[in-house]
Amino acid sequence: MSGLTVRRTGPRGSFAAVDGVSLEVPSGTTLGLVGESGSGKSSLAGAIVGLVPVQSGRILIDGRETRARTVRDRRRLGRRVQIVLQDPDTALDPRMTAGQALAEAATVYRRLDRAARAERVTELLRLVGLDPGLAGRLPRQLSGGQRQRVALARALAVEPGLLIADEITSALDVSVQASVLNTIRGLQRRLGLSMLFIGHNLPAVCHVSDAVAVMRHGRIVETAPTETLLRAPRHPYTRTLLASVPSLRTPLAGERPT
Ligand SMILES: Nc1ncnc2c1ncn2[C@@H]1O[C@H](COP(=O)(O)OP(=O)(O)OP(=O)(O)O)[C@@H](O)[C@H]1O
Repeated sequence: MSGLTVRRTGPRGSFAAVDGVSLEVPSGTTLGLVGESGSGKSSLAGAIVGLVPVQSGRILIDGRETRARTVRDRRRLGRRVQIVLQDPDTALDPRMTAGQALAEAATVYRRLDRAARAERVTELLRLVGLDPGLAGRLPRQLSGGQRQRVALARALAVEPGLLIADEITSALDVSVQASVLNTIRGLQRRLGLSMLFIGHNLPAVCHVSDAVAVMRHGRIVETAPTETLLRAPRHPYTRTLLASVPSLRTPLAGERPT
């Protein structure tokens, strides 16, 4: 995307929640987007999937400019980009079993006969680390982590060109978070996913990202390969973010590593 601007209206009038942002997710890689609450990450994600109107700028997916003016545009866009949000309950219909939800998503853009559909559901559940035996369960019969994995499988079912993960582990217990992050790493290896991984937890974002962009007040203050960002952050705000995570801090001269 280049020069992307999204305006929001707050108590003090209209402001740029995303202010001229240019970012690139090279095919088959994951770009992390990190920043504190209110920095504009979700507004940016919403703009890419056509849920939030774009004031100016361009969004290209697989080299083609996206349009999300009509319902038909948005439906087409869904083939190219999918988003998974923090709360899986918004994505999952409480009356549909995991298997039904996945079968529905797998057949939105593709015709599959009954046997192929069942096979695809099993494959999708395995892909996200779930036992295919869970296909008959309703969302409320699954744990939070399992629901998030179903939401992930549902997004993957359409084989999107870009997957956006917006704070997908934030609502999960710490141990479940780690396991979902490892599943993401497995998916990257197996599917060659192109992903925008959004979060406020720097270690989690770094764990799954090839490069990381740091967002503040609607602007990107620094973008760098993950290793470079951790080793030699350039922007003072990135340094502040790093310093707030003790295990990521580079020990200063004379200081014992933590
Ligand atoms: N629907 C909305 N209407 C008006 N303003 C909004 C809306 N959603 C977000 N904002 C405002 O836009 C700014 C950016 O919010 P956004 O949710 O994009 O940030 P974020 O980095 O994703 O934060 P969080 O992690 O808390 O979701 C904030 O000032 C927020 O209050």
